[in-house]
Amino acid sequence: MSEGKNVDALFLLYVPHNRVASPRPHRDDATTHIRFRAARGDAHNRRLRYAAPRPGLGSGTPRCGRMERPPRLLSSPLWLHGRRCDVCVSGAALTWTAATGRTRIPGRAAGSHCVPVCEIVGVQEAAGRSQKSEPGRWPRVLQKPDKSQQPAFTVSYVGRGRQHRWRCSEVTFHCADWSTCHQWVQTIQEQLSLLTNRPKRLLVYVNPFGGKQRGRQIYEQKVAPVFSRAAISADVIVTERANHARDHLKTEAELKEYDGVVCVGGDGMFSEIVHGLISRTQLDSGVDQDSPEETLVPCSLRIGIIPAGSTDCICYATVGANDPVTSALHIVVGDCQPLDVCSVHHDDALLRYSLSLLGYGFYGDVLTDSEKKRWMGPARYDFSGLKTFLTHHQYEGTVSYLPATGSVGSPRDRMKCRSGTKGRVAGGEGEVCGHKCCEHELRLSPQPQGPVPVRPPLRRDHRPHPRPQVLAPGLPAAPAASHQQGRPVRPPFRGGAPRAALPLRAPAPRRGLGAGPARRREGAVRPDLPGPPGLRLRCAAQHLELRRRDAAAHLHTSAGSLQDHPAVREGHRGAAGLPGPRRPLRGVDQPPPPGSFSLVARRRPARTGTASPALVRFSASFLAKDGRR
Ligand SMILES: Nc1ncnc2c1ncn2[C@@H]1O[C@H](COP(=O)(O)OP(=O)(O)OP(=O)(O)O)[C@@H](O)[C@H]1O
Repeated sequence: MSEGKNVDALFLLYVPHNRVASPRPHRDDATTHIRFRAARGDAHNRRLRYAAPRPGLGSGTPRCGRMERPPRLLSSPLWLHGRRCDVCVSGAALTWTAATGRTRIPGRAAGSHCVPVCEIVGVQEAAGRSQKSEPGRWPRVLQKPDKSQQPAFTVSYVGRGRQHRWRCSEVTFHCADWSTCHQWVQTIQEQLSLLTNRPKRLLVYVNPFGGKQRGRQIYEQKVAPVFSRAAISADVIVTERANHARDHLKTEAELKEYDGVVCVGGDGMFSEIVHGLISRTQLDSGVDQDSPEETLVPCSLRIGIIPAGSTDCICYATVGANDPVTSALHIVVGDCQPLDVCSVHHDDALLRYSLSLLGYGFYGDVLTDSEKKRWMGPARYDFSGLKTFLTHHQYEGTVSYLPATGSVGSPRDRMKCRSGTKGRVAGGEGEVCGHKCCEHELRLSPQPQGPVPVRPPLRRDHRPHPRPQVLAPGLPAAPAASHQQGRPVRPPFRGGAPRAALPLRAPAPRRGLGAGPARRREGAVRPDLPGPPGLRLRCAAQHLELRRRDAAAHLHTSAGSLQDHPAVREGHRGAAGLPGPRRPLRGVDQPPPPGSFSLVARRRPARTGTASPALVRFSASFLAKDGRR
């Protein structure tokens, strides 16, 4: 998003009703598996009782565990691979058990097998011969059974593979007569028809241009057969230009006829669909999207994502794999995952909606450059990333952040955004937070006056480069640090939580730092420096590191950058000894003496954990009275 470079943006958290395929934990992680499903709706909890994986079972048909047995709808002996087994279907599951204990079904553990009804893709009468399913190739299924052969029906269901991948497994049961076969098919289809969360009709947009330009083949060979087996009808539109899907959704598409929209493409294609769908919903509801004050109306249609792009980030993030068959099966069974959406405004006009990533500066430049190198395929991101990195650009901006105060939220919890600000979506389907210019605002703005300065070329004497002046009002005032016996009391460490500032005194300069001009200047304490005494720099990032680079102090964490933090600039500046390069600094326990500076600094958790992606990177420089650094 290169245009984000020069915007004064407001971010609104918006929980739409769009539902996309949900990630599934790996079956090896039984704890995560259970917790994940227990947090879902009744249908999923029911599935849990049947499909909870047993450790060491590997990927096979889910085994029936502890379960409350619902009444049987149909039960009869049938034949599977020439062996007799007892088959039973209830409102919850289809089970089959080998008639003798010694009977083993090839590829399956011996004994009872169970497929939850909600994971049955479809059932069809079939010719009486075994057919093998392969991902991407669909077995030939006859609509009218060949009466010269034994009557049989085939049940397709979700099979679990490795790395969150699903495959369409199937089992063919042979019956003694056709009436039994019809009865079985009818009963299972009735149960499937009771699953109201499954889509019946879909609008599919295929991008033939994205990724390796295989969108059309991926849909025809891998996705369409799954949809057809699940009796889903699809209207397919192959896009002819960029923004074709967005414009069609916005203006022409008869959305009432569909249960969902499917995009076959990468993240750009998904973004088109999101923009088209959200815009259409707001237009139909008479909501002005350009106004950041407006509460957005959630979309009623679900979005399915079939990966056919270069990176497929959003598919990974929601489904857990970039596999077209897995995505198609998630769509078929009606899985959903509500997502938060950001809207970015500038000068009372909507710029973009964003779901997975909002890039500024470096990201924007990488994306802009990589678009010119599509011929390189997915490797263009690596190339452009390296190229942009080597150009050593600096990006100026001011970030006010949303301090996280509560527990971790979920788009599904229908709670307000964690920032605790106002806003509610009409209809109660979701929540909108209308963050205004207040303490809880996340804001990104360029340097308020003048153009973004260009970093001068490196100088051989390693003297610091002059840095731009940024004054950004509106930063929350720092709370006074509590003291105990003259020492500041540090709040207990809680990962992810915002931290109040504590005074920190810079340590004495290290020995043997050399006598370069920059170092000599840093080592000198200047009591005559301007600024209020006792600066408290407050920031939400809890993992800060203070280091010296080009004779300037840099506070940095894990992501983003902020130069000339206003709290630093407006505060008590000094040039007391700065720590060495990349050396983490802990807070010291004395308020800063006049002429020195105070900074919040936390040791970066090197081994213990990863920093929250919400953290902001601060890069602060300190000016001497005469403007030198
Ligand atoms: N028929 C088309 N011709 C040209 N461009 C198209 C067409 N259809 C869609 N587009 C545009 O192509 C862009 C890239 O598509 P897409 O995101 O699907 O692939 P990708 O960029 O290779 O994958 P990723 O975004 O995952 O890296 C989208 O922004 C979309 O607007």
